[in-house]
Amino acid sequence: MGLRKAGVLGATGSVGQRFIQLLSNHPQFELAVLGASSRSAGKKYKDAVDWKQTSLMPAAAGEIVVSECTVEAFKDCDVVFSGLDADYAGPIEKAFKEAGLAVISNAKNYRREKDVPLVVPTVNSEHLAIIEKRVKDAAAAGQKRPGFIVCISNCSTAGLVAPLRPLVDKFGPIELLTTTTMQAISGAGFSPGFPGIDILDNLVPYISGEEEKIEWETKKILGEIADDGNSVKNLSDDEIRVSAQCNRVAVSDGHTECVSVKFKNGAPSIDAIKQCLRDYQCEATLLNCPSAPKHAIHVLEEQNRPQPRLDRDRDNGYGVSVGRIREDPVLDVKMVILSHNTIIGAAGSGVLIAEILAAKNVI
Ligand SMILES: NC(=O)C1=CN([C@@H]2O[C@H](COP(=O)(O)OP(=O)(O)OC[C@H]3O[C@@H](n4cnc5c(N)ncnc54)[C@H](OP(=O)(O)O)[C@@H]3O)[C@@H](O)[C@H]2O)C=CC1
Ligand SMILES: N[C@@H](CC(=O)OP(=O)(O)O)C(=O)O
Repeated sequence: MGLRKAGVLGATGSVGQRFIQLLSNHPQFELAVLGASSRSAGKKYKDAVDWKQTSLMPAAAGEIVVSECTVEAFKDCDVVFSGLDADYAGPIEKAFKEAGLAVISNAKNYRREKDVPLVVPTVNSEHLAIIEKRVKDAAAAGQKRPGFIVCISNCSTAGLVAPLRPLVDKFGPIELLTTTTMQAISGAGFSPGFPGIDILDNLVPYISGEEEKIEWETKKILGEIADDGNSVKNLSDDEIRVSAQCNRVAVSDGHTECVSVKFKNGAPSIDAIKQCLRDYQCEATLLNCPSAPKHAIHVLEEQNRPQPRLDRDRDNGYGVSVGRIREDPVLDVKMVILSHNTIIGAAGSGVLIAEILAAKNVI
């Protein structure tokens, strides 16, 4: 198959700019359509966007004229990535799905729908089987491929679940979990963007809705596909209790989390935990997806790591760093996790999900 046509909704934003960066010169996808608000539509991308990435804007993308976020503009896309402001994503993504388009979304609007997979591609790509089944069922009935939405998780949740998954697989359920996050300002988006005056020489101990999202989404991502194959069965509150406290800090990219966990079946040794994380290989790596990290998890031994500026780009931002793994005198084990919030926490996850779907001939 030649290059698949990719569209990006919300192309001018924090997540949208990452999509442009990751999809330019991609071996499987070509940037075909870029959409944003009517403030941007009709302008060349380079004139509409306030580019804030540390690499130069890809020249070809800069020449694309931004479209309105309509089905008509995106109808020829094989896959549509959404970095839309959640205030507007709901009806737009629904219309795209109903028109038969494949939508991979960063917005929160459909994450809680039972038949919408909520996927961190290095963690629970098996949940994409819900979409695979729907596509196969339609083909068997002689129908064209149905539209669908796959959601990417909240960015802090993505970093958190990355090491949890292999730990649960090897040592059994985690029953208690606390996380305290220190989140980068790029997570607050670019329109209007987090005010410098509020974050310089400061820390803000509140991010609207974030704690609830981490506490809920973790249970869906670590859940299993229901017996009917059409939905996800979340872990119950009795199976795992999650407590999150979220802070905004003066970091450009990269969310750091201080995490403590208690295992239901007793504490594994620290060495066994490190080995388990080092051995973990995600499906995307095994499928040789072009953006898959060589190591989905990097175990760091230095006392003072991970640090956002030094460690966020491991495996091009698709790898999650875990350091300071040690005994916790209250729960069992504590650690510090660092993940790139707009790569594995957002646009990169979208691209990797699309690569997995391409490997499985869904798109
Ligand atoms: N930043 C992050 O780390 C993460 C963000 N997310 C989620 O991803 C989504 C995008 O976030 P982020 O990139 O930070 O946000 P930004 O505020 O940076 O970007 C929002 C985008 O939405 C577009 N937009 C705004 N209003 C409309 C409208 N009425 N119709 C069409 N397009 C519109 C904007 O276009 P214009 O420039 O023309 O106004 C812009 O492209 C959100 O849902 C967010 O919650 C998820 C995980 C991590
Ligand atoms: N709330 C996250 C980014 C984000 O927008 O997440 P969500 O898509 O879950 O609202 C942050 O501030 O860093």
